[in-house]
Formats: sequence, C-alpha cells, structure tokens
Amino acid sequence: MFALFFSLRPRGTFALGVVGQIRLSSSKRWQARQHNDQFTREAAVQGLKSRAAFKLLQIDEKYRLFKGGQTVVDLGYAPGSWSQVAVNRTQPNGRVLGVDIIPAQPPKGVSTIQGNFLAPEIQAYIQDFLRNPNRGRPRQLGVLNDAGGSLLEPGMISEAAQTDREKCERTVDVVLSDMCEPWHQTSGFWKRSLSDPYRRMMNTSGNNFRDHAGSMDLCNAALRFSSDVLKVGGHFVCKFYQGAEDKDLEQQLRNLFQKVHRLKPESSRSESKESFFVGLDRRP
Ligand SMILES: C[S@@+](CC[C@H](N)C(=O)[O-])C[C@H]1O[C@@H](n2cnc3c(N)ncnc32)[C@H](O)[C@@H]1O
Repeated sequence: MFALFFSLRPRGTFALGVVGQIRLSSSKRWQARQHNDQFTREAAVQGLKSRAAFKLLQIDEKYRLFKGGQTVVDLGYAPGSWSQVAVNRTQPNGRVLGVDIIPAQPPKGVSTIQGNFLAPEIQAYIQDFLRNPNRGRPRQLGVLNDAGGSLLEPGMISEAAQTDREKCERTVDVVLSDMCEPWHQTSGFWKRSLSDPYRRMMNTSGNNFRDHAGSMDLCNAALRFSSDVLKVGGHFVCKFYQGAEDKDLEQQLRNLFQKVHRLKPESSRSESKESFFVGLDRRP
C-alpha cells in the first residue's frame, strides 16, 4: 500500500517552449514538464497512477472526506489515481465505483463502468449498480403484505414509500468528479495510448471559453447525479475550469450542501485555470 504525505513542494514551473534553438511541440513540452515535475516523480515512487492523486490527497487533508466502509463514486476515474486514494481511505469494507468514457485498466479494488457519463442510460446503469443488493446494498421495491404480495395497485405508490425509495436510492457517501473532456488524439499513437489514457490528458483545448463551457456541463451533470445518489451528510468534489458561469454552479452547490469551498490545491499547476469545488454535508 502506498504511503501518503504532503510535504512535497513543486520546484517552480518550467518555461520550456524553446531549448537552444529548437522549439518543442506541445506534446514534447508536456512530456518534458511531466518528467521534471516533482509530483509526477512522487506518484511513480508511490505506485500512484498519476500526479492527480496529490490534488485529492490535499483536499482530503483539509476537509476529511473519507471514512472506512463508505461508498465512493469517482466520475472520470482514468487512469485511476483518485480511485486509488478512495480505496485506501475507505478501508475496511469500502466500495469504489469508477466511471470513464475511455477504456483503462481499473486500479486494484475498484469496480468500473465504461461509458459517457452525460448519457442518461449510463447514469441509469450506474444507479442500478449502486442499488444492486448483490453489491451489498439494500433494495426496497415496494410495500409487501404478509403473503408477500403488494398492497398497492400496480403503478400506485404511497408518499411515504416514495420518500423511502428516494432514501434507498441514496447509497453514496462521496461523489468525486475530475472529469474533463478527452481531446482527440493527434499524435503519440506509437505509445499505445488507448491503454495509457493519461497521455490523452494533456488536458484542455487551449481555448478558455471552450474548456469552461465543457467543464460546466460535466460539473452540472455530476451535481444533479449527486443530488440523486448522495446520502444526507455526503460530500462532493468536482474540478472545474474557471469562467463566467462558475458562480451559478457555486450557488447550486450551496443549495445542496451545508458548506461549500472553492480551492486550488498546491499540486494543481499554477498556470492552469482548473480549480475545485468541495461540497460538504449534503442537506436533508
Ligand atoms: C483528468 S482525467 C481524471 C484523472 C483521474 N482523476 C485520476 O486521478 O487518475 C479526466 C477523465 O475524465 C474523463 N471524462 C471526460 N468526460 C467524460 C464523460 N462525459 N464521461 C465519462 N468520463 C469522462 C476522461 O476520459 C478522463 O479520463
């Protein structure tokens, strides 16, 4: 198991656009930056799938998101370092479900679903997974009489049962979303990058408006989903790209959670527009 510590400090950023007289391609610049980055090196040493782990570790250090036995859903899990942290922090008996649009090798102890989270049928599939009694969760399908038959006419459901059913659907303690749109691959095919999704995450299109708009769609979908599945007292973390609409998103978080924080962990690259919302203690 990996050891967790936070005394790491990035040693400054790299303006590596030009080496000697040779201008590097953006993909080469990304590789050089990865190579020189202290969090990247530390992730490799600790057996973590990517440096992104340190963002979640720093958020957890501050807000104590996890406990043993919890259910965690990790949206946009690939390559899997947040899920690795979640598995570690929810021991014993926790369960972690990762969802990603691209194929990736699941980290040990993580169940995964491959699909587009924005598709309603994928969300229905995820919810089905979460309430499946074979996965150790209770299922309450209706009100039964002594003989095991339903007291209600087909199609009818009492108000109390409706509330119970809603509660029963809420089986998740923490929803994480580090989703950002995977850009189409234009180079590096020789690296077999389909099975190495981190190579496809040179992240962001370079167009701030596009990155912001795409991230708002993903965050809003993650928040709506959380409103369906999170238990009272549950927590939510989502990455977003800053822009005009993030205030609206923050307000929606305030409607659902007792406390809301906006932060940029130290391990998030300073030149990037990414930031994080943390929603703590879902309201009843
Ligand atoms: C920055 S990476 C996540 C890194 C991950 N948290 C980790 O620690 O390894 C973002 C992921 O979001 C996924 N993603 C983006 N849009 C998605 C969608 N609509 N449905 C599912 N996954 C999505 C991408 O495929 C990518 O793997």
